[in-house]
Amino acid sequence: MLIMAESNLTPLYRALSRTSMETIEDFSRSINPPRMKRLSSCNSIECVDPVTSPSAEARVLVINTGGTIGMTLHDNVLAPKANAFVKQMRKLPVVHDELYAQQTRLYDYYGSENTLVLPLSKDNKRIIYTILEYKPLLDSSNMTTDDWGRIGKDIEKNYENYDGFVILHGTDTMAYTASALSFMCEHLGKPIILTGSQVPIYEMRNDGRDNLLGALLIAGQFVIPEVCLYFYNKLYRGNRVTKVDAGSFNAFSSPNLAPLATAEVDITINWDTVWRANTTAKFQVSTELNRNVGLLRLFPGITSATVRAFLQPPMEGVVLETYGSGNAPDNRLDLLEELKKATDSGVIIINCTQCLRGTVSASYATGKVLMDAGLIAGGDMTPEAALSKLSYVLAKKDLDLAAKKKMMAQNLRGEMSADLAGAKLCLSDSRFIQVIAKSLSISCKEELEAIRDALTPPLACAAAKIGDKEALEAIKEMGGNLFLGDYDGRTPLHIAACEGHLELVEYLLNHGATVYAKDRYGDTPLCNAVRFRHKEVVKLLRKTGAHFSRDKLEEAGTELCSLAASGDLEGLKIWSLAGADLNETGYDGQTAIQVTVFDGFNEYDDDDDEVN
Ligand SMILES: NC(=O)C[C@H](N)C(=O)O
Repeated sequence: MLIMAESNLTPLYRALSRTSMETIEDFSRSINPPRMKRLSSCNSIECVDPVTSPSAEARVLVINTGGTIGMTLHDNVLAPKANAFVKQMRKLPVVHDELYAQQTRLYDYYGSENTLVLPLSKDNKRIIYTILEYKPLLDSSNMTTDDWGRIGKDIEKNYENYDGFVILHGTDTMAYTASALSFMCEHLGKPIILTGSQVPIYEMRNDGRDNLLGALLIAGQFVIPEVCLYFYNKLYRGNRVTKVDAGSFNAFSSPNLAPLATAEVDITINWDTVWRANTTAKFQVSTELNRNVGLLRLFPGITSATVRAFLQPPMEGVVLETYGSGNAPDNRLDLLEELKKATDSGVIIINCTQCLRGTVSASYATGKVLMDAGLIAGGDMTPEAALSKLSYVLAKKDLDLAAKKKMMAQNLRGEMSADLAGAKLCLSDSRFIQVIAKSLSISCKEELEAIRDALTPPLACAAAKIGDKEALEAIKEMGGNLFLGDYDGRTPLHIAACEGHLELVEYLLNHGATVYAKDRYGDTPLCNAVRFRHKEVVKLLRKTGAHFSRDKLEEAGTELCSLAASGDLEGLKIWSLAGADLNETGYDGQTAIQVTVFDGFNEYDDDDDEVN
């Protein structure tokens, strides 16, 4: 018997399946939609577990740039080994399920042997990952800004085909690349996770296998729209980390920000900490970077000649690593004069502390003199983040110096802590939560948080259903997240998209909602807006970067043919607006255009419906 999970089906078929599963099985046998090609062409289809059906699959692109994880010994020193990584992965059952790959004809379907599949995850997900290996593979000490640009471009090119991205990278400069990518990736909506190892994956005892596995599981299962770094069971914000240990598996630290996730018995995501683009703008990568930037570390007795030489043209931006909370000698007028001369001539100088933890402030006279010399306080940014931010900001040709300075002082991607004066309402300040907590005899913070997290998603969904923006604002004020899903994984954005509440959809997108959220049926807000034919919502979601998955696009052929057969021009328009291709074939190999034999089809070329 052909086994087909409910979520394999297009919404139309799924609706049918709710009335009769048997009918749908007959139906599915007869339609054999294209998405089923990979499974239906398999000889031993009965062996495929229903929970491993393609609908529970996520796709991750692994970009292998090099690093110790893929190194071997040559002449007694470690260096990257080309064309060996995928072969090694295929031998490790913990990172590749060969049986499933054979049963589902994975290699034929993806047209390459570089696509592998993880064993079934605890949450019944299959993570299918394709490895793109760079030539040459690099020790990360050899990385330059051009390599950051190449990674950025590859992510941009493949953005719509994958749910998440993993970058294999050497640890030595991983914090720099992670920081740079966090700025270069504008309006990011999907996870990008850098990882690597301290011991090559080819060795018996290594940390590469666990690091890769953790990064893949997170990238494939959680919509964390950040550039992150995963190492030694922890997921960090990429622009908050620094390498602190050359000889330990626990090589990275994020001194000023708690991890975004921990992978212990369970993977626990700290959703409150996750940074969101809060935008309706589409993802793009800015690969323009300014190389005339540098790091200068203060030390007792540094000469003004050294400082002067460092600040000479073509230098345009400098991170000055100062003492303690941002201090420098206030009795060294010669030094201060050099700094002032440079800022007066347009060099941007950022004041960052040499301390691992803590922030720059003007609480000492020795700190205030730097402000007076025109330096910009770098808050609690790491020097790696400050340097790559300078490189990114200085390359913005359409901004003048004042705008660039302003941008440097702003928090762009969660790289610096916000001013505490603007902090959100404390959980325990919320009367609503307090009243409920009281009636349940709850008082500790963790229990309050648990109540909030259980109650706010359905409340927010209810508010979204009736288009009540004020209620959503109130939920947000009491510390509730508007991007979490209810028991069915349906987020307020799904509901608002179903109802066609355009203003609410926009509000949600500007307050943390993600267009990539999938409910338990695998549907995104875009699928919902199409189904309920809300054209303006579809346009807005598309503008924000929403797109159908590859599976959905393949399934769409049959749906489009049936719309064409019934002469449903409006239906065809909305599918097309959402990105479906009218040339996609249906179950019988025909396209919607071929099926279409109705008048006025040319009306379809309606300029209003163009999506850019
Ligand atoms: N552990 C490592 O990956 C160190 C190596 N030298 C690199 O950064 O490429």
